[in-house]
Amino acid sequence: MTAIPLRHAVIEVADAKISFGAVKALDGVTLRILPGECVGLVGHNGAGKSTIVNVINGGLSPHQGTIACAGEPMQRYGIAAARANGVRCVFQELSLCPNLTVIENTRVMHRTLTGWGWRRRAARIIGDKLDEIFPGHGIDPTGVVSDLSIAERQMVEIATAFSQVAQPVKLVILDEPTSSLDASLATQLLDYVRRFVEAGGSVIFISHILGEILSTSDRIVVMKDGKVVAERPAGKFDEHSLVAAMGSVVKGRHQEKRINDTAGLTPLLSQPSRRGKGLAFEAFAGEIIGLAGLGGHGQTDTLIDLYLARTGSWLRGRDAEVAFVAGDRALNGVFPLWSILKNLTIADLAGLSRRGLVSEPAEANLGQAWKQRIEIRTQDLGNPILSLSGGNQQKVLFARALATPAPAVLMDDPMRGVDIGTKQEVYAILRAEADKGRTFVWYSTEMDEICLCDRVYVFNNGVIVAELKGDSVTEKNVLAASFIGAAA
Ligand SMILES: Nc1ncnc2c1ncn2[C@@H]1O[C@H](COP(=O)(O)OP(=O)(O)OP(=O)(O)O)[C@@H](O)[C@H]1O
Repeated sequence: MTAIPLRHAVIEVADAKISFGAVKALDGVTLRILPGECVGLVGHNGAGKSTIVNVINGGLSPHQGTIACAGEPMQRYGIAAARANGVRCVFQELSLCPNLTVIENTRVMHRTLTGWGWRRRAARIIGDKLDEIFPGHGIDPTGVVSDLSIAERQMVEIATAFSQVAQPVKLVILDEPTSSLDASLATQLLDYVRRFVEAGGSVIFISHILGEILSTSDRIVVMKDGKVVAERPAGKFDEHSLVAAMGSVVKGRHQEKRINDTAGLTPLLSQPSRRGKGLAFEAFAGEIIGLAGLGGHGQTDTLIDLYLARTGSWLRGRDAEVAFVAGDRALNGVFPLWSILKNLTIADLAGLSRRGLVSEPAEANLGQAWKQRIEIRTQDLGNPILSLSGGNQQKVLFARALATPAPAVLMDDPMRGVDIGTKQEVYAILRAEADKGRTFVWYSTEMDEICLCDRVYVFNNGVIVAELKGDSVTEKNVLAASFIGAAA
């Protein structure tokens, strides 16, 4: 009888516990990652996914528990030990230095890239990896990172993590890697993940998009309130059982769309066709308008133009304003030194003021109401915003916009990192608010969300190439218009 060789786990964390004050972020988590497997990690916002990832990445030391790499117990484990053992991480909050070029950022990640000709070597390493993962990406490695779109930055970060310089890359942790990528870039990444895993590499894949978790993972681990509550081969889960294991309920996706008769009405927001080409943009009261198409084709620019066209409208009173939910949370969304409450209420100080002073009780009431309405997971709204998990920070940005009386809300891919239970709550809030007459203009990289909209403008190369209404808002029609430039 031939002995079956024992496969050591690339990394094994046993019974890890971490608390932040009264919050048990990890409450005895055991996770074992084998070579050649992609492990999907799912759970509600604040379940502890980023915390266990930070333990594996060496950024956080568990207060209790053990870590072993390739079967060897690690006495002292930190960032250097994790890298030496081939662990790489792509963080939810992108970590590139914005003032440096792509090449220089590659050098920051790979310290051994030194000596004569390091720029040339770095350019080749990052360029080759970008070509391998995202063929046709169009990113210039000599460009400065701050000039890249959020999707391009995410692509660079991913390519850097998979690129190999000194030590072999054994385990790559991808925390919400597709959150800023459109459908075609996400497919390229997921295909690459499968190729990497089939070649013997390991991946921990965190996502709130359950379809991609189910299609890409070999095994799925479900976390809830700092614990692992379910763990099975991916084939033994479907979307319903996965959501149930996370502690939520799948609600019907179908929402009544409204086809408004807008003939003779004045649009609330409008914009002529861009650069004199394509269709003009119009949004009427009570509509949910989707902006679709491949990422970076003019959707965010349109939102910004619509926003700027209304600035100064406070002169006409609060009810004329527009609210904006920023897409790049870290760059344009949170005030990092402020509390959760101040971040939530900043957009409606006029509504909370009595005789020129902000009323603290009114501010606290507003905060409590939204905390409950979209389940912001914190013990105290006075805590710093950065003490919240990524998805919970995103909920605060949502609440900030919805808590204003602005008749129009512009949303730049606002559901990044938000868990499925909350998304469903937010979809219902959007529909209820639209029924009351509010207008939403919603850029989303998720097709399911585009399909919830009443009317959709599809973008291609910076201009609107198609308008879809009501039942013609389908994935097939949106894709056809995105790629061919004309609605099916
Ligand atoms: N630095 C910190 N200070 C205080 N609390 C923290 C800190 N980091 C995380 N927490 C808390 O630990 C818990 C777990 O957070 P974690 O970021 O691991 O969740 P997550 O599952 O990654 O959520 P998400 O899906 O929103 O990213 C949350 O309740 C969070 O508020």
